[in-house]
Amino acid sequence: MNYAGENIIFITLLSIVSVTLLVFTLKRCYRSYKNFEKLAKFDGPKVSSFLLGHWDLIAQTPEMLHTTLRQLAKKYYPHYNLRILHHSSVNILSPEDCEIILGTKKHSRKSVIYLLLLNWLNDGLLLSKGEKWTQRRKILTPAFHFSILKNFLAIFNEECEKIIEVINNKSSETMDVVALCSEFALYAINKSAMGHTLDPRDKEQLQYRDAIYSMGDIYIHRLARPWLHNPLLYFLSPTGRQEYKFLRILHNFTRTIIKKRMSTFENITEFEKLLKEKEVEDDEVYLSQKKRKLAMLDILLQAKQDGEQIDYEGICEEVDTFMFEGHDTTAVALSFCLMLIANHPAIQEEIYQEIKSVLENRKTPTYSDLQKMEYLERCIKESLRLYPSVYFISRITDEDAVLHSGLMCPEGTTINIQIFDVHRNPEIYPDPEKFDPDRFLPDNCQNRHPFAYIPFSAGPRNCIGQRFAMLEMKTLLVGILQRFKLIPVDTPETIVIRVELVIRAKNGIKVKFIPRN
Ligand code: HEM
Repeated sequence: MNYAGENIIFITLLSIVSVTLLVFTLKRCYRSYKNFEKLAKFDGPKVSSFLLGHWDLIAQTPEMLHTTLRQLAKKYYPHYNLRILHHSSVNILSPEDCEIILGTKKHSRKSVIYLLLLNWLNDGLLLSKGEKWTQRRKILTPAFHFSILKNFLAIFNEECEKIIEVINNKSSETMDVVALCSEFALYAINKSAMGHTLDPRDKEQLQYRDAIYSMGDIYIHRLARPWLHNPLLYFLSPTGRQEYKFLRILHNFTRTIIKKRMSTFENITEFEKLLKEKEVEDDEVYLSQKKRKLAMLDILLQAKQDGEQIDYEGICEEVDTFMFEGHDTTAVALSFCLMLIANHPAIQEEIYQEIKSVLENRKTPTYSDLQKMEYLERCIKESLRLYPSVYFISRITDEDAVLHSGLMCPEGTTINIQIFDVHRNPEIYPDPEKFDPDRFLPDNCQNRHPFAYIPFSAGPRNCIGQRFAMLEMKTLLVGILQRFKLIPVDTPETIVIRVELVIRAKNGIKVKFIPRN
C-alpha cells in the first residue's frame, strides 16, 4: 500500500473516532443538562454563565475552595446544587439527609469524583461496587477484628517510641507535627497490616509520601476541570503525564511490599494460624516482642491461595487502597488533634491526669488501658468533629431519593456529603468552632442524631479501619502526652486549611514539645 492509501485509512479512522467521541460527549451533556433541570428546584448560588455553570466557584486554589464551600454551607443549609459545565450535584449538609443517602445500601455507588482515583487505587475496597465490594469487604473484615487489633498494639507502641526519640532529640524546638505523624502512621500501617518493616534508610518511603501530597494537588486540579475527567484527554494532558510519574512511585512502593511479603508468606507460623481462627483473651501475650504479627496482607495472600476470587492484581489494588486510606487520614487527624490539645492547656492537663491514673507508673499502655482512657477518646472524637480528615464523600443515587425537605433527587444524581459542614452545624453543636470534648459525654450525645457525627462515614460503606485508627491515635497521643507538655505555635486561627484528597494545613502544623520531668 502506498502512503496516500495509508493516509486515507488513518484520516477515516480518526474521523470515526472523533465523531463517536463527539456523539458520546453530546449525549452525556444532554443527559446531564436534563438532570440539572430536574435539580433546578434546589437552591444554590447563581451560575456565572450557562455553559460553565459554577465552574468559577470550584476552579480556585485549594485554600479558597475550602472557604467557598464553608460559605455555601452557611448560606444554603440544608442543601444546595452545583453544576460544573454539564456535571451537576446536590450537596447535603443535614444529618437527616445524610441518613437518607448513607443509611442504605441503595445509594452506595461512589460518584464520578472517585473515578479520578481509579488509576491509582483501581478497584480496591474504596472504589469497588456490587458483588465485588461485598466479597472483598467480607474477606477483609476479620483483619480489623479487635483480637487482631490487640495484636497490633505492640507495633504501635514500638513506633511511638521511635517518634518520642525524634522529639527528644529536638525537644524545646518548634516542630512540624504533620511530618512526625505521617512517619508514625506509615510505619505503623506497614508493620501491622502489611507485616512489613520499612527501612528508615530507604528513600522510597519519602518519595511515596511526597507522591501522595502531589496526587492531592492533581486530584483537585482535575476535579475542577471536567474535560480532564475523560481518561483519553487526561492521558494526553500535562497533568495526566505528571500523574503517571507519581503513579509509578506509588505502585512501585506497594508492589515491593507485596513481593517481599509473598516471599515469606509460606513460612506463616502455627501461632498466626491460630490467631486467625481464635480470639485470644490475654492482651499481654500481644505485647511480647517475640511473637510474629498477623498481617492484613496475609489474609489476602491466604484468600488468593484458597482460591477466594482474589488474584495478584486484586491484592495490589487493596494494598494501594489500605496504604493510602490507612496512613494519610490518620496522620492528618493526629496532627490536628495535637494542635488542638496544645492550644487548650486545661484539656491537656486533664488528659495527662487520666493517663497517669490509668498507667500508674507504667509507660507502655495495654489494650485495656487504652479502653479506659475515655477522656482522651472524647478529645479525639471532638478533634475529628472539627477537622474530619475526609471532609466530604460522594454517592450516586441508585433510585429516586426524597430528601428531608421533600425535594427529590432523581436516580443517577451525584450527592456530595459535606462532612466538614455537617460537623459544624450550630443547631447541633452550639458554638461549633469551640474545642469541647464534653460534647461527647454519653449524656450529651444520647439525643443527637446518629448521622450528625460521621468522620468515618456511616452505614454499610463506613470506614473499615476506624477502630484501627482510634487505637493508633490513642497510642501515639498517650506516648507523647505523658512525656511532653505541648506548647502552641500554630493555632486554629493561624493555620490555613486547604482541601485536597483530605484536608490539610497549607503550611504544616507547628507545635513545641517541652519534656515533663
Ligand atoms: C482518622 C482516620 C480515618 C478517617 C477519618 C477515615 C475516614 C473514612 C471515611 C469517611 C470513609 C468513607 C469513604 C467514602 O465513603 O468515600 C472511609 C472508608 C475507608 N477507610 Fe477509612 N478513615 C480513617 C482511617 C482508616 C484506616 C486506618 C484504614 C485502614 C487501615 C482505613 C481504610 C478505609 C477503607 C478501606 C475504606 C473504604 C471502605 C469501603 O468502602 O468499604 N481508614 N474512611
